[in-house]
Order: sequence, then C-alpha cells, then structure tokens
Amino acid sequence: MNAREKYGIPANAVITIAGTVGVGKSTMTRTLAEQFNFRTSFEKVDANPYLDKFYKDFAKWSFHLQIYFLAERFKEQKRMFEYGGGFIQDRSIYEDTGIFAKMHYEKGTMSPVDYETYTSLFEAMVMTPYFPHPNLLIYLEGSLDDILSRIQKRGRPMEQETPLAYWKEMHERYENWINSFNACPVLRLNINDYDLVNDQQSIEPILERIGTFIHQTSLLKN
Ligand SMILES: Nc1ncnc2c1ncn2[C@@H]1O[C@H](COP(=O)(O)OP(=O)(O)O)[C@@H](O)[C@H]1O
Ligand SMILES: Nc1ncnc2c1ncn2[C@H]1C[C@H](O)[C@@H](COP(=O)(O)O)O1
Repeated sequence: MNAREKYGIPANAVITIAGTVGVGKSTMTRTLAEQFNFRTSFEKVDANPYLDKFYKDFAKWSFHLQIYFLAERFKEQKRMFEYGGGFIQDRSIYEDTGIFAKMHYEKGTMSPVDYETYTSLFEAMVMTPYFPHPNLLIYLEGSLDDILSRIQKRGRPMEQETPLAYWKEMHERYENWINSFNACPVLRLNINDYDLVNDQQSIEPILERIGTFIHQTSLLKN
C-alpha cells in the first residue's frame, strides 16, 4: 500500500504548494509526488526567457514575465485537467495575480494599463472549465531570516542580488494574502516542523495531516 492509499488521498486529487520564493515548494512538491505516486507540475525557471531580465529591470519586464507565467500555468492547468488530476503543483496561479502582479503594480513597476490588461486576461482564463480549484493548497511558512538563508543557499544569482526589501515586502504580502485566501481548503505547514533535506522520515506526520485534512474538508462539503 502506498502513502496515497494509506492516508486515503483520492487518486484524482490536485494539491498545490504555495509560499514565498525559497520557502521549499519545489522540494515539497517532489517529496509529495514521490510519496503519493502523483505527477508533478513545476514552474519553468531555467528555461524562462524573461526571469533574468526581469530581476535586472522590473519596470521593463514585469508585464512580459506575468504574461509568460500565465501562459505556462494555463498550459499546465490544461495538462492536469486532461490527465484527470493526480498532481502536486509547485505554486498556484492565485499567487501570480494575488502576490506578484499586484505587488509590482502597487510598487509602480507595472503600469496601470498593463495591470488592467493582465487582470482581465487572467480572469478570462480562470473562468474556463480547465480551472477547477485544487482540492488542497498547502501553504509553507517560515521566518524571513530562514527564507533568506535558503535563497542564498540555493544560489540563483538573480535572486541573491535582489535587495532584501523585495523579499521582505513579499514575505509580508504572503502573510496577508493567505489570511484572506478562500478559493480552496488551506493546510499551513511551518518549515521548522520538518526537514526534507536531512530527515526523510519527517514527511510522515505531514502525510498523515494531509490525509486527515482532505478527509475532514470533503466531509464538510457533503
Ligand atoms: N525541508 C527543508 N529543509 C531544509 N532545507 C530545505 C527544505 N526544503 C527546501 N530546502 C532548501 O531550501 C532551498 C529552497 O528550496 P526550494 O524547494 O527550491 O524552494 P521554492 O521552490 O519554494 O523556491 C533549497 O536549497 C532547498 O534545498
Ligand atoms: N508571477 C511571478 N512574477 C514574478 N516572479 C515570479 C512569478 N512566479 C515566480 N516568480 C519568480 C520567483 C523566483 O525567482 C522564480 C521561481 O519561484 P520559486 O518560488 O523559487 O519557485 O520565479
């Protein structure tokens, strides 16, 4: 019996991992997919043609980058839909609009007209049959210091060279965003409560929590 069966996770579930840059989403995505024998949906970082340029000049590239991410996430959403679920997704589409696009608009690094265009495109895309909400959003949270040290340790130069104020702003926005997020059930995990790098066994209580949580939220729906 694999962990999915053991903890009663439906084979067609879609679980999205959310949280700020460097908090550990990709690591959690890989671990959960392995444990549940699910497919993964990752965001493109290395093959992203705008990301590097964006970090050098937010105002010039923020609109291009958001459109690129939106197109990629839409393709991924369609793929998950066509497979009939059974996915762990690295970052939700809700964060693109609720965190990144909004933050750049409010900070003046995305123009009002570009933001309006982006938002209307986002809304048109989300209101399609390809966009059922995930069964569960797992929100990873941790202190700003721990997250900054993970960004440094991972070593993407574009992120290492970005001023601390950017990560601080994002960290605060994430906390506010998750407190009012209600598109699907949310399970919050503190990154100090497990260590997938040095202690593989620390995933076990998390699997159990996910199982219990999905079970409880599906009971509430019925
Ligand atoms: N549970 C964990 N314990 C210790 N280090 C971790 C853990 N999860 C991720 N890391 C480390 O933190 C860094 C960022 O993780 P990553 O999964 O790439 O984050 P994200 O996808 O959220 O940007 C990586 O160097 C990774 O090895
Ligand atoms: N929608 C986005 N706008 C700007 N930047 C984004 C967006 N989505 C992801 N990013 C950036 C942040 C990181 O530098 C990389 C990958 O994110 P990660 O949280 O490390 O998976 O892309």
